Amino acid sequence: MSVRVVARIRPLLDKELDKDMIVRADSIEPGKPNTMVKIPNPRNEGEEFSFTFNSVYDQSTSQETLFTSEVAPYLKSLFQGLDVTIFAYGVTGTGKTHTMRGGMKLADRGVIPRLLSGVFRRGKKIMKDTGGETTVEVALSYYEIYNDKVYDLLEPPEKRTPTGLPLRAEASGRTVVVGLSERSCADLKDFEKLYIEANTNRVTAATKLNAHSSRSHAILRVKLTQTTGDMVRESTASAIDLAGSEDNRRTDNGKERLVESAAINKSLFVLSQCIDAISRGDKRIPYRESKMTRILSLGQNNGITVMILNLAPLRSYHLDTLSSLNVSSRAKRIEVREIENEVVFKQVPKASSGTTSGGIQRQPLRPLANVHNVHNGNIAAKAADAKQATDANKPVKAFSVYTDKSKPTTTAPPTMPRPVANSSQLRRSGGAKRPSDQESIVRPSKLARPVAHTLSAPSAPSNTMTVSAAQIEALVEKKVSEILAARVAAEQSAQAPQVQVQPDISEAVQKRLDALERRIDSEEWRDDSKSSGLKILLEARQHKERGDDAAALRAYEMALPYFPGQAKLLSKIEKLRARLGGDAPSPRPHRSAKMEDKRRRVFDDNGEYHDGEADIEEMSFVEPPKPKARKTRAKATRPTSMLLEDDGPASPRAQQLLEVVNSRDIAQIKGLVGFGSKKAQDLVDYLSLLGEEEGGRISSLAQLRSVPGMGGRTVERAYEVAFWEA
Ligand SMILES: Nc1ncnc2c1ncn2[C@@H]1O[C@H](COP(=O)(O)OP(=O)(O)OP(=O)(O)O)[C@@H](O)[C@H]1O
Repeated sequence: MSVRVVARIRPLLDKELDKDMIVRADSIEPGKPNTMVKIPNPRNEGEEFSFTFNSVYDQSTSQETLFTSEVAPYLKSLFQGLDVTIFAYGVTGTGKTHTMRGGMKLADRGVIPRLLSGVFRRGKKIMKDTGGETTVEVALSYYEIYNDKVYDLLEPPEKRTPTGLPLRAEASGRTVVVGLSERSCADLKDFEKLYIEANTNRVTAATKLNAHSSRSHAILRVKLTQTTGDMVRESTASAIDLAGSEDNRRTDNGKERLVESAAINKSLFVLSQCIDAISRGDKRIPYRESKMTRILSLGQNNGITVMILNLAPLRSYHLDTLSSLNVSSRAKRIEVREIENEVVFKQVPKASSGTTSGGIQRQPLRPLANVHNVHNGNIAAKAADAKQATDANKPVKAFSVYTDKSKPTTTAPPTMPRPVANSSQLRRSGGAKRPSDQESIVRPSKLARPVAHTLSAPSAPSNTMTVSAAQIEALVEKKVSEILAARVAAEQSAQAPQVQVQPDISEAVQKRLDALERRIDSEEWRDDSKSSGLKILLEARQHKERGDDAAALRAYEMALPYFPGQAKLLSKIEKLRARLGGDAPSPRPHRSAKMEDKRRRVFDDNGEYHDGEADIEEMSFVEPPKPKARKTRAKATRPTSMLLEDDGPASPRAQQLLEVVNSRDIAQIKGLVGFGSKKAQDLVDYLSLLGEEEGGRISSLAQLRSVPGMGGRTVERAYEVAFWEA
């Protein structure tokens, strides 16, 4: 089924006036529930735009009505093993925190306390109805993403580290926060105490647009564990209060608020790009460009997702409101698989024939959840889907998850039969299911998880699994394609060695995954290291501009390990050292006498050293120009020239490129190599989000490269090809 998108229009606040109201809820036919938001066209007030959602709640809607209509129905699903995600989205000051958290008075309580109240009530009822045979445990984790860093809200702020908590992608496709604390919660009182205290750790501040503005995205995870005998079912409700986008022309934000605002706007911009990409059916979804989108995993996660779009009815929010209406309209197209989490078993005896040594210490890989949103799909995913469809027609197996059909296995027969899907008392009872677009599709088979990992019960001997080589391949391929996107998946599939069926299959899985993780880590490291280097270069530049040559020299030297052997960087260091009358010159890259002449000429002609151009000249001198070889040479020099543009004054070529970019003229931007309509539009949208401090402009190639969705390669191509003759 699709993401459910509902809109809520907040009432006017004390100082707001009736005459400024421009947003209203409407229904398709009189007497029917509201499903439309109407708002005038800002260019022609006589014309009205209509946006349709699953439901629209007007100013008079109480907290109780919203909860009863939009959240309470999914409590049942949560207890049936589905994950439920509810998130509030909207411009600053539109009522997201009011909707999710609410006030202290009973009637004002928002979605989160009501959800917890419902969870405890239902949990108690289940325990009572089963005579205690089923136990229900609730555990909370609560964290915020502030300036793109993750902080645990259940821990005091003093415990925060400057880098925050890291994220990790699990085999299931879910992104988890590493090192997050989890507190078990016995009842509503327990919860309130924890929640109120944790909220004091969240970063909020007064802005011109909201006296208590959230400066971070807050994510509450409620983990529900239902245990009946040795069957355990886990499901999670996530309630997310996103920070609101801000137009800094209206905020009067000071420096600190501006930094927060830039981080908030950037993550929301990435979210809107993800929504666009999913709704277009793109293969590459830019989740990884912000922590918030990685965590939210819109369209990747299974279960039920409800997006609450909060709106202010006022004219002063006109353009912002239109923008959120547009994004939310597209979010309706995102498909989310309504798949229950599987039942797992604790205390499964270890196979006596000893096919493993120790078992695996991670969740088994499961089919990726977001394949349904990747319309031009990947091969591994398709193959796995086809396999699932075939498997679904076969009789349900005993607890062994995978068997290698090609070879008789020595694994002892499992002693614990896995219940047939519909016979489990914890499974869906049929009637409660929401109509699903996927109804006719056979559900993918689910795998059991090793229990030792998921339960806090005394450690049980870990369960071992028998996995065929082909299955290992398919699963690993899918993980790769998810994390590194289709490009890397294809690479991986081409290089993947054939895993032999070995006596200890779980070890093979483990090894493969470890290698994969190392690879991903190193990919991330490369990105991080490059951006760290660029940051240091920027710092150096700032020192230089302030006339602090000694500090500039130190910073350039610090940047050197990130860009080893860069001629321009070495030359800067050398010049600064000479100016400071210090150390011996640093080693220079080998240059011919002719090259030195040319270099001097560049200095002389321009009066002053012109960084990027000088290096391009310099590099082109190494190989005298040949018409045919030009393209190859351009390619070879690209990284150097681009890097050199990151620091120092922009060359005429860079200036020309930036002028086109900052023109905000789609036609001009589309004239750049590698810029289609979409990229041009995204760039213009991004420019409109830039605060006044940045002058609403992109001022360097490094900044252009950091625009979400842009990528270094695009900028390089635009730089190299469009103005080659410049
Ligand atoms: N439905 C509502 N009924 C009454 N008051 C509301 C409602 N929605 C919002 N408000 C009030 O509007 C103001 C702004 O709301 P809130 O702080 O929830 O906005 P927000 O979207 O979370 O903003 P930010 O993104 O800056 O955190 C608050 O004073 C809140 O009490």
